[in-house]
Amino acid sequence: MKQSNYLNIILIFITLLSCSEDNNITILPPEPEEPVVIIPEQNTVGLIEFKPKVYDGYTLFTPSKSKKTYLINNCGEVINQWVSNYNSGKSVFLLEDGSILRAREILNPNIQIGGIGGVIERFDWRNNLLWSYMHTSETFSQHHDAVPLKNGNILLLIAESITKTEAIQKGRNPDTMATDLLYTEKIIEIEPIGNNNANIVWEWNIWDHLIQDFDITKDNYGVINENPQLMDINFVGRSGDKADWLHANSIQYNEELDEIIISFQGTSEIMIIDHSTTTAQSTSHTGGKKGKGGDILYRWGNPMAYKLGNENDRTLYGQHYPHWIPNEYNDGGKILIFNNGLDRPTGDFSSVNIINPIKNSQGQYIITSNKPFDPIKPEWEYNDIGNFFSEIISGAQRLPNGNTLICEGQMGRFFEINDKNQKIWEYINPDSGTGILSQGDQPLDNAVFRAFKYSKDYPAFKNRELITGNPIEQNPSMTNCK
Ligand SMILES: O=[N+]([O-])c1ccc(OS(=O)(=O)O)cc1
Repeated sequence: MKQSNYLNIILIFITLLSCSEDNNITILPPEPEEPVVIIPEQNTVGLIEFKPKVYDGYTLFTPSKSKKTYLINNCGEVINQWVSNYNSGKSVFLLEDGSILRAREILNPNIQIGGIGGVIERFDWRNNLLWSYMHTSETFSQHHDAVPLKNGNILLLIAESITKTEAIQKGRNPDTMATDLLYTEKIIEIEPIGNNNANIVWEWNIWDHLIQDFDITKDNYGVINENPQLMDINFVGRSGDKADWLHANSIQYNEELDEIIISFQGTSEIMIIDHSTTTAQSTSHTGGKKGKGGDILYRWGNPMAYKLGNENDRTLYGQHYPHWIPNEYNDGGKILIFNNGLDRPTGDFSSVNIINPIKNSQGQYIITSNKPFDPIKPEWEYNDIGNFFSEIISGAQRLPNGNTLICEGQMGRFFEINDKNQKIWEYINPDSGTGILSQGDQPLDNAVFRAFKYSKDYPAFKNRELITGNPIEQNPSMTNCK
């Protein structure tokens, strides 16, 4: 051993001795080991993996081809379930009083889009139907999301048909219209009334915020890359000439900012708008706390949509569920996005991304002239190329302990990763289009739009006797999971 190594050892020894004399060393007790959960390797559905440090909570989901909604614990055992007479219309939320707000599917021959809903139902904890509201007609339908607000109101995502004449009047190129219809995307806020009614108390429509450089004779003719606050009606994205041009697939609300974030699959963009406007202001370009009426405050994912940048500047590929991470969590205040990877030029894989939009001291989103909205790239990404891909649906959620729950929707697979991006929990939905699968069956047709984990201290569980039921699948295998 070299002399310098001896010196180092002596130095460390002296430091240790002096520390212990000063009583500066705190010897922490070893963290209690979590029991190892043994799961049969041949499991094909239900609980697949459970390692230490999984976030302790209950996961809510409503399978796409099912009338049921489940709340399960980390062992895959049912804590509660609700049964509707109808298949899922995609979103479901557990409210603080223990009721669920669930969209249900009602097929509408006039509005044909994936993710159709049409009716919102609220069931109490014991599955009594408290309220049901139909929002579908020959010209519109609710779809995908129905988001509960703290004041009891609900935000609904609506597709509404626009005639070819109206679309041409807004400068749409008629050559990119395969049918006589185009759908606009609206958000309405409703105040539930009685057990089957509601007042519409606020409304926003992207139709009021369009621009085009195709037809100079129309009012909204303009320079697209100088007006990123407006949507180019001729940016057809992946829809080509289909009526479902924008295909919005989620809305989420931030109460502190009073802003809504929308995901458009058709154009691979997420957009933020102001919710503090009146409905009249939301149709205009002024008013509201941000002073911009219903214009787009921020957009990200595909700057080609506003003629800035090229395919290399694109970051989103048919994404879902952009939402603000709660302030008190790791990465709080930033935006988490499930980036499906639909049409990704570098191959078929999904990722989960975090971005942190740049704002000035007044809280306005900043854009440098002639540049797309920042950031250029996400600041965080999880992917698992070759093992993780869902073209459609899906979502991800940051959890209070820094873990992330990911729903790979088409596979009906939920998994949790820790802050080192290691998978520590995995579950596969056994409730499929062909019925409840048995342990050992190959999972098929078991898609889930979104999964959401609630903390055990969530008010819905307070003073409630929670009875742990069986796993969902038939012939469940034995595990030591508790
Ligand atoms: O086939 N579906 O059930 C389906 C298709 C598309 C879709 O839209 S998406 O944007 O949520 O993927 C939702 C559901």
